[in-house]
Amino acid sequence: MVINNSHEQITSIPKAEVADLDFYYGSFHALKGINMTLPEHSVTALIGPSGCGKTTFLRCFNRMHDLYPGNRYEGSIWLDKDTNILGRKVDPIEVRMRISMVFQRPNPFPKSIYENVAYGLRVRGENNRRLMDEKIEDALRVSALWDEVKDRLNESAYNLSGGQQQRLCIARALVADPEIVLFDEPTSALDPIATASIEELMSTLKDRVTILIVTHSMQQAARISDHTAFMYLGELIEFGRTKDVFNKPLNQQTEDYISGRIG
Ligand SMILES: Nc1ncnc2c1ncn2[C@@H]1O[C@H](COP(=O)(O)OP(=O)(O)OP(=O)(O)O)[C@@H](O)[C@H]1O
Repeated sequence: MVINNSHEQITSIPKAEVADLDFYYGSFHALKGINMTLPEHSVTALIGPSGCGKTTFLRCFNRMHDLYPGNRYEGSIWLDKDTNILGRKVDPIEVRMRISMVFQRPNPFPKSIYENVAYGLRVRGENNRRLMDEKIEDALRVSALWDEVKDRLNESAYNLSGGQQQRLCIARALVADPEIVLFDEPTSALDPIATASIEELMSTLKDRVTILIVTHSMQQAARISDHTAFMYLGELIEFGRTKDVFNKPLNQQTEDYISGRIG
C-alpha cells in the first residue's frame, strides 16, 4: 500500500524515532513497517479501529512483549538518537526505568497510598526516607492527588475512588522521573468527571515527560493531543499535528475513520 503520511514537518525535537518497525505474535504479523517520530514534551495519540495494533505498538516502547515467548520485533526504536531500545543487548528492565506505563484499569497494589508510589523508588534501590518523602509528595502533587490524600497516606489504596486510583497509578509511573510515559486507554474505566481530571493532567505532565497515549475516543485525542497517529491493519497510515490530521486528513482511510464511516 502507498502510504501518504507526510503532513507538514513537525519541528519539535524527537524524543524517540521508530524506524522500519515490524512486530510478530508468533507467525502473525501485527505491525508492518512503522516509521514515526515521537516529539519531545508533547502528547501523541494513537487512534484507529479495534485490532489495528495500537496497544501492540505502545507495548513495543517498554519491551512488554518480551514477557511472552514467540513474540518478535524487527527494526528499531531510537531513544534520544543514541539507544535502540529494541537492541538485543539492551536490558528491558533498564528500558522500563526510562519509559513507564499506565494501564487501562487502575491497578494499585494492595498496599498503602504511600507504599504504592514508593514502589517505583524501592525497585530502584532507594530507601532514604527523606528523599522518598520528597519525591512521593512531588509525584502526588503533579498527579493532582496530593490535597486529597496528604492526611491519609497510610490508608489502603483500595479506599480511593477509581479516578483517584488512576491518578495514584500515574504518580507511581512518574515518581522515578521517567522520560516517556505510555498510557493505554487510561480513562476507559472512569466516569466523565474522573476522565476530565486525567485529561487536564496531561497538559501539565508534558512539561516533565513525553506522552504516548492509546485512545478509542477521537474526541479525547482531539482534546488532549498535540500529534496524532492513525493506524489501520497494523500500518501507520497518517501522522501529523492533531489539528491537521483531524481537519485535513491526507488519506481516505483516516477521513473515513474520523467521520465514523469505519471503526
Ligand atoms: N497476544 C497476542 N497473540 C496473537 N495476536 C495478538 C495478541 N495480542 C493482539 N493480537 C492481535 O494483534 C492485532 C492488534 O491488536 P492490538 O490489541 O494491538 O489492537 P488495538 O488497536 O489496540 O485494538 P483495541 O482498540 O481493540 O484495543 C489484532 O489482530 C489482535 O488480534
